[in-house]
Amino acid sequence: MTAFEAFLKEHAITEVESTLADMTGNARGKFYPTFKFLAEKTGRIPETVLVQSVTGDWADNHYDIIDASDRDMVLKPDPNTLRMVPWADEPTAQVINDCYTTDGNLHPLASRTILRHILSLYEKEGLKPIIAPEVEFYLIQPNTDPDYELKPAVGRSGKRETSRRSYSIDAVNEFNGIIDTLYSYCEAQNLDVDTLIHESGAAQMEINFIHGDPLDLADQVFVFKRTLREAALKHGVYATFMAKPMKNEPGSSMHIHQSLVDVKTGKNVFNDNGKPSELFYHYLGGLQRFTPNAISFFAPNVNSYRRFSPEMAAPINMNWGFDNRTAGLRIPFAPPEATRIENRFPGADSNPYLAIAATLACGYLGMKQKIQPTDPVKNNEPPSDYPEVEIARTLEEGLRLLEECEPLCDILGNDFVTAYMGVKRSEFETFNRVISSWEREHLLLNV
Ligand SMILES: NC(=O)CC[C@H](N)C(=O)O
Repeated sequence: MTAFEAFLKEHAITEVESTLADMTGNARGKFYPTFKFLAEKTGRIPETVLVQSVTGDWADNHYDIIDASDRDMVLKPDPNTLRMVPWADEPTAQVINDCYTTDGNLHPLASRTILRHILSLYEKEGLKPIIAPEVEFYLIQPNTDPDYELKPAVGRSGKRETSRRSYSIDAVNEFNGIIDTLYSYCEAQNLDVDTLIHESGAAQMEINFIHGDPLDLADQVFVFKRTLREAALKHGVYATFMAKPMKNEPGSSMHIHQSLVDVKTGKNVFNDNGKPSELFYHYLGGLQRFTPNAISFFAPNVNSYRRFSPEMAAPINMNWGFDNRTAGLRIPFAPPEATRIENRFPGADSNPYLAIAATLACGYLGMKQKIQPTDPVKNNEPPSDYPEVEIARTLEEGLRLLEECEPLCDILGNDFVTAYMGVKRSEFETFNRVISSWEREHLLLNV
């Protein structure tokens, strides 16, 4: 009996949610009765899914974006990702799939494929990236009217929270029902969540993950997002990872801490006898050079670009610095063996597979091209030759910067980048056709 079958038998599972992330990072897939898994000894279910499972539904249904023939794709469950679904009524399991083409190759458009590919490049160098994501989110009052502004959820006291309660214990306890449910769901799924804090927005919190393998952590963030939404819903509240859900509150990020270890020695190669190594500087140089081109993976929605604001601790330029949160690339205070870089650009709305793949790709290019970073920012003073704003201000601009960057398109896969840009551009075009209340208010009687 495979470990897979043993798990299903042990928990008397009646149903399996067989999932994969689409380009937005949302779960797609199929529900299976358990017998289908038990009958298949190899764990490979010859079930097929449509291309929307990996792209998501692009806004205007441009079938020409991908492949007009809409060929079958084969799901292959990864047994390492087998977990319970703690919010289900019946004993239900979930498993994450790799997606293959019918000729047996990893599907070039699937998010997990992209991350696997970048990790394989490091493997060839004898290196293994270690990452730790920090995910911010808001608890929001349920509201299904899109014309009505979102409002922070109201906690136990019934008082509307005011913002700027960073690290407040009582502010978290306002929602202790949701938090208790969240932790018990995380435990049931073996998610390595670490600390939770209240952030500076009203009903905004952040959860940290214990550092580890990038693919495993991308899977965990993918699972966590569903988990939090379910825990909140159980208590009649919405949870959102939108990058900027409310005008006057800070946005939500997914900062990614990253370092590299030598596979043979297990040592952090960013540390050279207590000082940052040459490789560290090259990796950092790559992040500094290529992050503007990769921004559409860190800010994948039209809304994401509203988050970037220095007053709200979200970076707008490519400074880096030691223990300095005004810089987009921060080197946290840590013992030498834990030397790492925190990329502060990704929003909480990023697809974790793609954001992690993109940040590792930028570092990899820096390493291969031996790129030197600029001098670090000191005391909030950027080097004098620094432009004030250096990242794209809109999704359209971010996509153009991606398209123009040959090394990044090559390393992520040209077919994937073309499909990603097609999907995202179609979203941008749809957004562009929306006439906002701001336009009605400011233009109706004046223009
Ligand atoms: N904890 C923090 O550094 C705040 C980050 C901020 N919320 C952002 O969107 O980037």
